[in-house]
Order: sequence, then C-alpha cells, then structure tokens
Amino acid sequence: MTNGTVDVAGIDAELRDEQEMVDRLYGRLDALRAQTRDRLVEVRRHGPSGSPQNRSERDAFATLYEDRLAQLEAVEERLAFGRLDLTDGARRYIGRIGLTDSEHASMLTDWRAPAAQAFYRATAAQPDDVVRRRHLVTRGRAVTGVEDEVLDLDHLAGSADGEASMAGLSGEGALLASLAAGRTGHMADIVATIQAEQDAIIRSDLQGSLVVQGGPGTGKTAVALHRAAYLLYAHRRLLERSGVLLVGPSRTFLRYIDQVLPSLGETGVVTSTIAELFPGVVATGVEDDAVSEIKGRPVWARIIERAVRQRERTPREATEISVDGRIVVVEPSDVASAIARARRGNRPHNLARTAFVRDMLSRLADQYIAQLGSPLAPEDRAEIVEELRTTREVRIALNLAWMPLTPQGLVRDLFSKPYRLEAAAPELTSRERRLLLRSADAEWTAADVPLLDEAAELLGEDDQAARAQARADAVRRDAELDYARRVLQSSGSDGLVSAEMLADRFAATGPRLTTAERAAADRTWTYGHVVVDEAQELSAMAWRMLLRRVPTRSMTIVGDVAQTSSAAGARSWQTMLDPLLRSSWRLSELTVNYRTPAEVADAAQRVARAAGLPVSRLTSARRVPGALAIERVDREGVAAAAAGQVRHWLDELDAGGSGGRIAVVGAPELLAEARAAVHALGLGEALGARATGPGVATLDSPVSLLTPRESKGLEFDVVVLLEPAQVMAASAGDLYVAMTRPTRALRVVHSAPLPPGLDPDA
Ligand SMILES: Nc1ncnc2c1ncn2[C@@H]1O[C@H](COP(=O)(O)OP(=O)(O)OP(=O)(O)O)[C@@H](O)[C@H]1O
Repeated sequence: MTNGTVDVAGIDAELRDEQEMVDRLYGRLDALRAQTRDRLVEVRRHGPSGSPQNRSERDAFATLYEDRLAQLEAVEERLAFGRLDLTDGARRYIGRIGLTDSEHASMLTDWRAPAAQAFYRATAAQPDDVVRRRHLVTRGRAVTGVEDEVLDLDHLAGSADGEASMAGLSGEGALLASLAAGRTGHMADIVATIQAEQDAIIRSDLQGSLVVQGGPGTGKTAVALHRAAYLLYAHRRLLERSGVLLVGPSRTFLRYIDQVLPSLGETGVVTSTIAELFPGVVATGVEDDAVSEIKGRPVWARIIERAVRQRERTPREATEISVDGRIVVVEPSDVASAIARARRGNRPHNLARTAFVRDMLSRLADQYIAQLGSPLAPEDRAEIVEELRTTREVRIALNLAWMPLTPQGLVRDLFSKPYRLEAAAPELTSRERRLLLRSADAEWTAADVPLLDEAAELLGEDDQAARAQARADAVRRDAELDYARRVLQSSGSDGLVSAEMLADRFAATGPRLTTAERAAADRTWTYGHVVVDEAQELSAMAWRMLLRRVPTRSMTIVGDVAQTSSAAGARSWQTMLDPLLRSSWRLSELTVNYRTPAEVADAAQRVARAAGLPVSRLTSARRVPGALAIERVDREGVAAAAAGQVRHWLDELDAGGSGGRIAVVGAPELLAEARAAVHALGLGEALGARATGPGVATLDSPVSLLTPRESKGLEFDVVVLLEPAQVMAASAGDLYVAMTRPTRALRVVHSAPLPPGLDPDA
C-alpha cells in the first residue's frame, strides 16, 4: 500500500470525476425507481376486474413492484463505496447492489458478486489484477473524499494519471472513520470496509460447519450477518426454499442487529434465541446458573430417553375387565410382549403406541372370541375390537401401560415428581435432583427448551393429518416458486426481488406464509443454513436441538470461548463440538479488534489472562489516549460517581455533535442505585421511557443500565463499569465481556479492590 503527498488540485479533479460517476449511478437508481413506480401505477390502474387468476397475478405484480421499490429506496445510503482499477485499464465500481445501464452494461457491481471480491481481498503481495483500490467517502449523494490503496505501483507509474492518483490519498481512513463514529444503539453494516480476513469467512463455502473464533470486537457478529447475506445471494435458489436461521443470545441483541440484513437487501432470515426455538413455549422463567448448567449436560439425551421408556410399562398384576358380560384379562406377559413388538419399529413413543394398542386389542379380542365358542366373520371381529377400544377400563389399562404424552407433560412430571426424576436420572446426584425440583405450574426456562425438544423428538407428534397437509402445502409451494421464477426471468425483474417473495404474492388461497414464517412455526423445519452468534453460550443440549434443525450441518458458528458466561457453555470448541460434529467442522480465526481502543482491550486481556480464561490473539486497530480511567470511591459513593460519569459523558458526546451511547454496567442492585443517582442529577430522561427496572435494556435511549450479561454482543461509545471485582466473582467471562463493550472510553468506578490485571499499582 502506498500513500503519496497532498496535491490539492489533483484531489479536486479526482473528486469531480467521482462525483460525476456517483451522479450517474444515482441517476440510474432514480430512473429505476421512476420506472418501477410507473409500472405500479399501470398495474393498479387496471382495476379489480377479470378472473380470480388474473386478479391474483395483478396483485402479485403490484406487490412485486412495491417490494422492488422498497429495495431501491433502501440502498440510498452509500449506494457506491468503492472502485477497482484493473491492469487492463478497466474500472469497476462496487456498491450495495448491482446496476446496469439501459443497454445492460454493468455500471455498479454488487459487493457479493465474484467480480467484487478483489475489492476486499487484493493486497500488494497478491494484487489480483488490481492496480488501485479506491474507497469513496460520501455524505448523502455528495462525494467528500477518496482514499486509495495502490497495489501495483509499477503498473500505475506507467499510466497517464499516475501522479495525480498518488496525491494525498490514504488507505485506512474509511475504516478508522467508521470505527470512531458515534454509536446509535443499532448495529450498522460494514459492507464498505470489510477486511480481507473477514471477507474470506463471509465467502467461505456453504457446505459444512464453519467455526469463527475471535476475541471481543473482531467483527464476528458483523461477519456472521454479512455471510448470511452473501449466502442468500450466492445460493438463493436453495436457501429461499429452506430458509436461513440466525440464533442470537437475547431479544435485545437481536433487536440491536435487526437493521443490518435489511440494509443489505435481505429480509427473509428467521431470527431466534434458543429459548424461542420450541413453537408454543414461551420461556419466561429464571433459575440459578447451577440449575441450567445441570440441564445443559449431554446426559439428558439418555435421561429423557429413559423417562420416555419408563412410560411404556408392564403392570405387576393382571387386570380383569368385564366387557358385555364376558371377562378379558390384561396379562402382564401380553403387555410385555406387545411393548417389545411395538418398540421393534423404532418409532417415536406416540406413534409406536398405535401398534401397541392394536396388538393388545387383538389379544383381548382373541380372549373374548374364545369365550363365544363359535367362529366369527371378519366384520364381527372388527366390531368386537371397536367395543374393546371404547371400553373405559380397557383404555385405562392400556394407557397405564403406554400413555400418550406431550413433551410438556413429560418434562413437567420429571421436575415436579421426585420419584420420576429419581427413576429417570440415576446419573445425577440426589443433591442435583433436589436442585431441579419445582412445582408443576412453574414457568418454562431457557434451559428447559432443549429438553422439551429432545422429548418431542422421542415422543413424536401424533398428528398425521397435519403432516399430510404440510406435505401438500410443500408441493403447492414448489409449483408456485417455479412459476414465480419464470415470471421474474421473463419480466426482467430477476435479482432484486426473490422468487420466494413473488410466490408469496401468488399464493391466492390459504394463509400467505413466507418461508421464514412457516419455518419459525414448525418445530420440525430443517433450514438450509444456520448462523449461531455468541455460540460459546450454547449447552450441549442446546446444540442437539439446533443440529436437528440443520441435518446438512451447513452452519456458521461464531463466538469466543473466553467470553463464556453460561455455566453450561463451551470453554473449548473441540470439547463442545467434537462429540456432536465429530471432526467435520473447520476453524477460522479473527484477530483484529475493531471496536475497543487498544488501551482498554489490553487491560481487559490482562484481567482475562489473570483469571485463566482461554483468551485468543488480539491486535487492536486503534489507540485512543486516555480511553481507560479508574475512579476509586467509598462504597456509598459508587452510584453518585457513576451518575457523575454519565453527566460528564452526556455533555462530552453532546459537544462532539455526532451522538453516541453510554452504558452503565454492573450488578442489578448497583444499577438500581445508579438509576436513582442519575435521576437525582435530573438526567432521568436520558434513561429512556422504557427503562422500568434495573437491567432493562434500553438501546434507543442515550444511557442504558445493563447487567454484564445483558451487555453481551452490544457496544457503546462509553461504558461505566461498576465494582469489577463483584462482576468477576460471578463470572470472569462476564467481566471480560463488560470491559470490551466501549468504542471510545471505559470508566471503572469501584470501592472494593480491583481484580488482578486491572489494578495499575499491582
Ligand atoms: N471491517 C469493518 N469495518 C468497519 N467496522 C467494523 C469492521 N469489522 C468490525 N467492525 C466494527 O467493530 C465492532 C465490533 O464488531 P462485532 O460486534 O461484529 O464484533 P464481535 O466480534 O461480534 O464482538 P464481541 O464478541 O465482543 O461481541 C462493530 O462496531 C463493527 O461494526
């Protein structure tokens, strides 16, 4: 990379040229918008006449144009952000979407297209036919700067505009400017400044499981989201049918990232936390870490299986039942052999039960018929079987032997009936079993959800009608998709609107569900790709649940094993993933921290290392002198000092004019005190209307009060960290997370001694 000296006249000329090009690109965008609007008006003008088929097609086209218009509107911001000058003299502009002129010649290349890859990957050592890479800096539609990296100096020196191009241009400006910008409470895309090591991950193969390990702030979340957008672009046919699932650690986090994919033109990704993955169950209960750790252990696969088996039981004694004056006997030996036969099919409990019941009714019918003493016509036998089936005592006896079960019923019984848990879970100690016990009406917790899923899998859904309907829906859907695809090709609208979207509009009857909506409502849905963020938090049981949703194992797994706070989470990817994926996963690492100033990141790493966390290699992209400061006060003074910091930084950020966010991070009781102290300074408004209790995430207000766990995955301009030793006592991973949230400054307020690594005097 080469930077030259400033030449004002040269830069002005460059800016003028770029402005001209950018004007042409926006001109084309405007023309496309106008064209789409005209088509929309045209379609609507035809009014509501014609056959239902015509009407439905017209509606479909109307919505197609509406969607397309919405997408053309969404790419206004930084439509074009890069330019490649190639050795053959060609220039290629890189942007948010691809644009062609009216003659179909390319004007702008979509960042995800193969032709754009060199923009992110080319280096001086490996220039890939790129002479120069240029970042365009824009504000609105105006070009305010250009930043060049010259990759092939020899080539450039020989060309006519060599001198001007080298004048006053620097490479990393666009990146550093975006890193230093004030935060808004919502994550922004990084499409203009993706770095080479990130790009390699984003464009990595769809097949198999890719684990991305990286320290805090290395862009794991950003990379995961851009990879989802890339995969949808590169494998649209496959993924628009099967869907993409993105799993994040909390709703707050999912809200924090929810604008990134739409800004990249992708809206169909299903987002969920682990706790939300079992349709129909809302896991609002909270429990101790110790309890969720127990529930996350892989041994639950065996425990749940055993619990199901224990509901298939041979009675100790025979039961005599009177049917129409005759006695039939439910014999233990008959039940045992019917259970054995029903199990042979290896079907789930509720489905195998049908075979068991049929077998038992047949045995009882034999007994009944034997008492009649004369042979019977087949239809008479059927009648007797029906009679037995509807006899209450028979039903009770068969249910006692093989009860139809719901996942909720099975798991609820396990945790509320000590004898059931003891029988099913001999692997647990009696102390552990005591910890798990709770009342039958307790709310579901996040750690229950994978157990419910495991149970659902073993019980099976006794819902053949629904399955048949789902199969019929899928066939109809495929036909609609094919038709939509043909329509898109023939109308020249391919690219911006997916066939999936159009097919939704064509669906004239029944509920119009998108792939995302259908997938989210169906526990047995299998996705084409699953992206897991903060993956270190997942327990072994949570992984089992997730893997059921992606039998192809096509996954992007991003996380940091040093930031684990859940007691059931991973400390090593090998230990967690090898038993589940064997060796069929590949590891990539991200090593540059883009978020946190080096001063703060280094201190956080010292603390994490001193606590023995598996910290990964980390280089920080920038230094911010004074970024870390520590304030010692009396215990009584912590909240007031925190409020003082809030006041100071609100003023500072205000004065800076570019906005920004502050987070106060600490234990819940300290947050309550800090809240009161902020109010006492008359700054309650900055906490936002939605902040009704300690630890309620308020991403949209200037100041948030968060527990360390709630701050996971988020970032703020300034973090005021309260009593780090207390945070550390709960979890060293939590302290590492909390310290690495700020983009600008970390202020530590404490009364207790500092944890090792943080104390400057130690
Ligand atoms: N190439 C890039 N260009 C601009 N900004 C970037 C780039 N890579 C990362 N960032 C910024 O760095 C910050 C950290 O990124 P991100 O949240 O994805 O990191 P992370 O690895 O998931 O962090 P953590 O594990 O600490 O939650 C974000 O503000 C992101 O926009």
